[in-house]
Amino acid sequence: MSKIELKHIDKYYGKNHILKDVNLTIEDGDFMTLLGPSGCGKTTTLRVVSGLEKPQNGTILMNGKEIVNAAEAHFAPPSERDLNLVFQSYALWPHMTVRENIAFGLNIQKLPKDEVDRRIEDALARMQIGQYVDRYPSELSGGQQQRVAIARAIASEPHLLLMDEPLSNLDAKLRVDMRSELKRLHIETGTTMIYVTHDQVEALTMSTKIAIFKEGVIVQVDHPLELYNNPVNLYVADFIGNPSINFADGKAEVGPDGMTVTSPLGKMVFPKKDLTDMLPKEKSFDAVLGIRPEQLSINTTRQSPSDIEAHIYTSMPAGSETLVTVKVGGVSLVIKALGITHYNPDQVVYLSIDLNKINVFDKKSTNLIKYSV
Ligand SMILES: Nc1ncnc2c1ncn2[C@@H]1O[C@H](COP(=O)(O)OP(=O)(O)OP(=O)(O)O)[C@@H](O)[C@H]1O
Repeated sequence: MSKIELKHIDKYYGKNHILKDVNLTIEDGDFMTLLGPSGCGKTTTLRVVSGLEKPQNGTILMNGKEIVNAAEAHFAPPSERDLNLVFQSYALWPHMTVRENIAFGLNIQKLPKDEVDRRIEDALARMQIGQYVDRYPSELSGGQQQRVAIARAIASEPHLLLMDEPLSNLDAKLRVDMRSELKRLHIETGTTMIYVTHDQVEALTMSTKIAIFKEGVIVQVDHPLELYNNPVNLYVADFIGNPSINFADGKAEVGPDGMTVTSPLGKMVFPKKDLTDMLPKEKSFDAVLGIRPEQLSINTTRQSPSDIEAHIYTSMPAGSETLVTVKVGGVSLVIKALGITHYNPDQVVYLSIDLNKINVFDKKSTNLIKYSV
């Protein structure tokens, strides 16, 4: 069992304020991914949890026990924090074979030989590296070494596993395989995971929860789908999703029954029950529509009076789907259409939008003001 609570963590490197009042609870059994662009403080957070860095402010609890209390200068050494770490750099022992590297920690724990062998075979199979078992790290590629490092960590069956971009050196296919292995491992073992990546697909596909960072601040912590459907602000909306969400500027008017947004896409009415409590006080303000590429559908003939007339800009078939870019007024929209569809440049098409699904943001505060339902 492993529950981690970070409370009011500040970390400075010299004068640079790297982590700014970080509060985060990782429940027992969570697969918590720390996600954000390069330099936003993800690795630093992991290093603070592992004990490799000391924060200047805040406390960290592990299963209710204080392992960090900066005010009292209490920092439990890494060895007393029941966890295992996998870094982007693999830190394998160069003079040991793959098998010896994986066995090393298990032998220190004085586990029976049968148990050591079972765990090594299981880790080798999961990471698909059985054929390299007698090689030395110098005889392996970067991606193979990375998988040995993961195998070594999972063989020790830790309660808490911290991983920093562990799949960064793998090719696209292997990455997908390893994601599914790690997800399966998490489900089977219930190990609490804290996982650092800047790859949003990795985060969305594997995690039970995602914490989105921006410049040392946690902006949103949520389940992956909730983050995708209802990002708390424009930053999260733009960061999550591939292809990116479409934005269109408009003017909002709030009345007793709801909100009307007028934009180049026409007039849209949203019922009061779908509005968040982040509405600005003014009755009329600048708003931004947030429309995911799959929330738009495209037809060559008008299907309903509310359809929006648009012109094809480009159409990019990619096998299972076609990404179509259209122009409406001055707005450019990307649409994800299933299958192969062909359109001619400048062809007139008609768009329909599921108004229940789309988001609306307040342009000034950038906050979400209309939920996707
Ligand atoms: N030892 C250090 N001394 C000084 N500054 C540091 C140190 N380690 C990290 N930083 C700075 O702290 C900030 C956060 O770094 P961190 O490694 O936590 O980011 P990250 O979100 O993990 O980024 P990436 O995805 O690029 O690994 C960066 O601006 C970085 O330059």
